[in-house]
Amino acid sequence: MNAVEAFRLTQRYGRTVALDDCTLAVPAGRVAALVGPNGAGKSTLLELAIGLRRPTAGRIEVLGAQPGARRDRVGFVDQHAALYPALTVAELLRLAEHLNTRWDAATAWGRIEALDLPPRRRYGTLSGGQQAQVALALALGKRPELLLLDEPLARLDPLARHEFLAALLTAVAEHEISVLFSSHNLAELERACDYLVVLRDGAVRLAGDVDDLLEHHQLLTGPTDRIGDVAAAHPIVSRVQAAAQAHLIVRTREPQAGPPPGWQRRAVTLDELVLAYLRSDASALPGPRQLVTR
Ligand SMILES: Nc1ncnc2c1ncn2[C@@H]1O[C@H](COP(=O)(O)OP(=O)(O)OP(=O)(O)O)[C@@H](O)[C@H]1O
Repeated sequence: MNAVEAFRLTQRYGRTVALDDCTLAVPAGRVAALVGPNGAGKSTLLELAIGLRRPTAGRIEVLGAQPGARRDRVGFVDQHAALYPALTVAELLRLAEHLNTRWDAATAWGRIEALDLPPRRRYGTLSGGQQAQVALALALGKRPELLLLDEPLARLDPLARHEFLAALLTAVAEHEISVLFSSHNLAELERACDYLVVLRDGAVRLAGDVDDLLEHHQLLTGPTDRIGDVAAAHPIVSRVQAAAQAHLIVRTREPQAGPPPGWQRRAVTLDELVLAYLRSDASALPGPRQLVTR
């Protein structure tokens, strides 16, 4: 089963097209990163998945059903971790207990205590990072099968980011939770994610298993006047030229494909790969508009 599946999903806000005929499948049991520049459509995709809005066209399914039908099994933390500001942390947890049939008080309170979050403080008076942590505790307390997180790391300091990701990965391993989270922090994603979705201009540019994607791309360095030799062998995703030397990120069919004569190859990092697809003109790439691996 797929955790999230979208087919020809389109979302317009007036004249703005936030998602444009977007098709994707995030398999269950993965920690999937949703990356893309500002305005790429990440929050819109997550809001459609949680059922906060209805798509203009196309469809989206979550855990095999319409968004909303599985709301008790989906935890959501939005970009602003917006919860009732006047309620204390303890009151928020008690409210969640009333609202959720599958509520796991031990998990939620365990996180609040482990992080030393003050139960009697009003939510609105907590720091941004503390609010994000409380929102995650509430989401995990739902015993979700799927967690949808919209830029959960944005307001956390480096130590808190580390803690947040560690807690997330522990919860994923213990309770077999699928995760889809948007983030701009590529270095941390590399540590946490095993599935990647790159969105640009409301469309999926790249999606797949992280190891698989890294295996099927290479960085080639060689003479600018011999780029044609590379182009004959592999689709070029992005190129950076400096005088006589060119650095190309190419997509290869075989994981260990050797470079053309005169070129040197090395593996790409996750951020090089993401940046290459964000820079590339997808329409210039041969094959489908998006690259999707297993
Ligand atoms: N409620 C709304 N009304 C009008 N336009 C909107 C609304 N929400 C989003 N948009 C527009 O839709 C596009 C996609 O926005 P979205 O917030 O989904 O992108 P994002 O990838 O999450 O961006 P960011 O990384 O900045 O959070 C943008 O052009 C944005 O201005």
